[in-house]
Amino acid sequence: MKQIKSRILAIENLVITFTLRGQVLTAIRGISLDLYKGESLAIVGESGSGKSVLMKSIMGLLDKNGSIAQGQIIYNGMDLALFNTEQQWLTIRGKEIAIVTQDPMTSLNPLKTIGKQIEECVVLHQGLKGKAAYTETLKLLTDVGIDDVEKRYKQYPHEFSGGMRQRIVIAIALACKPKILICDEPTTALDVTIQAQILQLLKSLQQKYSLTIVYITHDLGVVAKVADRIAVMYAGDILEVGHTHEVFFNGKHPYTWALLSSLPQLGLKGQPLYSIKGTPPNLFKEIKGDAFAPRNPFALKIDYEVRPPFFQVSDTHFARTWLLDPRAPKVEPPATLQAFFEEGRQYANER
Ligand SMILES: Nc1ncnc2c1ncn2[C@@H]1O[C@H](COP(=O)(O)OP(=O)(O)OP(=O)(O)O)[C@@H](O)[C@H]1O
Repeated sequence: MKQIKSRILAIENLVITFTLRGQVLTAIRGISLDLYKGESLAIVGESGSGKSVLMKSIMGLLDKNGSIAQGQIIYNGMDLALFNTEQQWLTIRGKEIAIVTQDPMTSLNPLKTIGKQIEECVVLHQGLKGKAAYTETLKLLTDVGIDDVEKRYKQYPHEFSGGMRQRIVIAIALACKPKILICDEPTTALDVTIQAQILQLLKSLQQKYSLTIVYITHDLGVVAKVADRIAVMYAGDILEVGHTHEVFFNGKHPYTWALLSSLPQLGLKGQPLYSIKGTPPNLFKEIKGDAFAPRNPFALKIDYEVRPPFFQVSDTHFARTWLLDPRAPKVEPPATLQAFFEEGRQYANER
């Protein structure tokens, strides 16, 4: 496992609200999260849990009706939460923190060759010109695994497959030499084989380009092989955070158990896939206690009343559930998960 180094970004008690037809929706409810230099962190959660809003807030891309109501986003000694001009954000966006989204077509200009699109970023962000910019563009294309680069340079986005287009978007992001790369569902639109190739590519580029990567996904299975740490999000809060093996094989929050149980890899043969019952809470209303309590078969009375603090499981593993309070009754994870956890522990011991 990689040694955890210094913090590159620190989110402190962040609250983000949106105003919609005179009503206020709280999308992020007091999140604190550190991002360490050189790591890959996956933020996992159901649709609507606030993953995208959280990432948009660190790039100054919140929708106009949204604002940071409270908290700090510390990067390079600055508090990004205080930024209020586009000029300020332009010093960060792309240059320091870049994003790769699910649909490469929305990030690419259909009317320009892909070579020109990458080269524009090389010129703008690396200050290279002419032959040097062209050579750098070809190098980026090679680095993202595209062959026959001189020919490919002159082609348009529609001449590439979905997976190849995603590689081009990654090349554009890298052309800006960012320190942090946010990958928002980068492989959701791709089939499984291509998905694995793109994740592998990101992993290799991470080393080569000294990147810190944040993966955003609703699918725990996708990030198991590439993330160093996992943060589990639910209804605008982080309920559990830890090293990937800690969350996978020693998860403590019942929501994490539910996410793990719904992984197809864990499905028992001949049985329907587990799905989490109920719906997430209404974010227009104040949430008392643990937001997951109404859907949590293991919820205690206090879960409905008081927001649980982060209980420490190890130096690197924390979970917001009253089940970890020393006074709580002992609750075991679901039986299917216990076997999975045991397998994981054995595997970790053998390594
Ligand atoms: N501009 C907006 N106005 C009002 N509500 C918004 C706005 N943008 C996001 N939200 C709300 O904020 C909450 C979090 O949304 P977000 O897009 O971050 O979820 P997500 O976890 O990224 O989901 P998905 O995986 O579907 O993208 C949702 O309830 C969403 O409806």
